[in-house]
Amino acid sequence: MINAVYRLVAPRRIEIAFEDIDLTKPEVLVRPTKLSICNADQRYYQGSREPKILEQKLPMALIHEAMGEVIYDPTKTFSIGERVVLIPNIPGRQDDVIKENYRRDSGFCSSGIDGFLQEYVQIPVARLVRLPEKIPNTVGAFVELLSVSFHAIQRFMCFSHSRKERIGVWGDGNLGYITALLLKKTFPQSIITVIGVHDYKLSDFTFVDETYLITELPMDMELDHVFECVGNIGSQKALEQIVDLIKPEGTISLMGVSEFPIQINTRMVLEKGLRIYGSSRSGREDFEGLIEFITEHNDVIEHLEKIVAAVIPIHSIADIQSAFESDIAKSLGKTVMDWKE
Ligand SMILES: NC(=O)C1=CN([C@@H]2O[C@H](COP(=O)(O)OP(=O)(O)OC[C@H]3O[C@@H](n4cnc5c(N)ncnc54)[C@H](OP(=O)(O)O)[C@@H]3O)[C@@H](O)[C@H]2O)C=CC1
Ligand SMILES: O=C(CO)[C@H](O)[C@H](O)COP(=O)(O)O
Ligand SMILES: [Zn+2]
Repeated sequence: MINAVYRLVAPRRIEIAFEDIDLTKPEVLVRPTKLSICNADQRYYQGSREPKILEQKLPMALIHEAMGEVIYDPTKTFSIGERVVLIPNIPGRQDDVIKENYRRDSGFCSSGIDGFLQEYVQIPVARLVRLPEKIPNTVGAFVELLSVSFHAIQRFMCFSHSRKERIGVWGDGNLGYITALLLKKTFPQSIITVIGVHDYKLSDFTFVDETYLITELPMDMELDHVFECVGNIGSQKALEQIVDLIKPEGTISLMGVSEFPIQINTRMVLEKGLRIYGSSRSGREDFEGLIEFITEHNDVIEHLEKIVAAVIPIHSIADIQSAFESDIAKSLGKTVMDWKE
């Protein structure tokens, strides 16, 4: 069977390639129907990664946030037409200690191996999770991003001490929004404080207890723990403020990706006995846990629907490029591509 794969061949240039799919493999065929753009895709699309990295990774199909419909399943696990979310992390060897998303022999779709921007995706059955009826397709498209926040919160529960009176989230973008929302639902007794740089973005965080602009943050504010959801060079300024304000023995969850090495005041990290840990990507258990979490917290879905910034019908490569360009121009929210047959 012939498949169409849409690969980024150079910054802002996507080309179609036709490849054979071997239907004798015991894998499921999914037609991605709603795909959502992540900042990581934008860094490849805009060519903001180092030239050496672009040379290694391109040509490559982008997109690791997607849901779709099962077209063919030789394992008979799914019925035809069933709605599923695709897990982009592809583990290698089994390891009972190190999580699948941190293993060096795991692959990740749209970061070294082809992502989901394909007419059909042939994928192992273990890399698919059923989408419950109550989760709409537009939100299903970015379950991967939700599972990343969910994963970071699971790690937070392992690494943090029990005093959680006030938890800070730096970053007023999509990751900050989702992380703050899941934190509020997980720790309803805690004060969740979001710190950002745009009043108009912070005004959308209606479910948290407090929001502050970085310039207006009270210097006597007491934060037990913090999540950094800024990324890029902004991470540095954020971490300077975080290390100054966080209370002794607090934890800092690093989630923002930066193309530059970020400086940090290690003297204060030592003096306060802080624990800093990184969280990246997610694995099957996070997708499953997140879906269960959403089904238990009904109102989460309406808050998530609010950050669907645009749903763009895709019929051609030009439409894909327009979707990426409109995602660059948007202020807040997720851009979802509605892949038409
Ligand atoms: N760990 C992981 O697995 C994942 C990491 N990420 C990464 O997380 C980061 C955030 O993603 P996303 O939310 O989508 O990106 P956004 O760019 O939408 O959000 C970041 C927000 O933080 C604001 N900001 C800038 N400086 C500061 C500061 N000093 N303090 C507080 N806020 C600040 C930005 O404003 P402005 O735009 O004006 O700079 C922007 O509104 C990115 O680097 C992304 O790649 C994303 C997904 C998964
Ligand atoms: O977005 C992400 C997970 O959802 C990660 O930030 C992304 O996978 C990092 O990959 P890369 O090294 O290609 O930037
Ligand atoms: Zn991502």
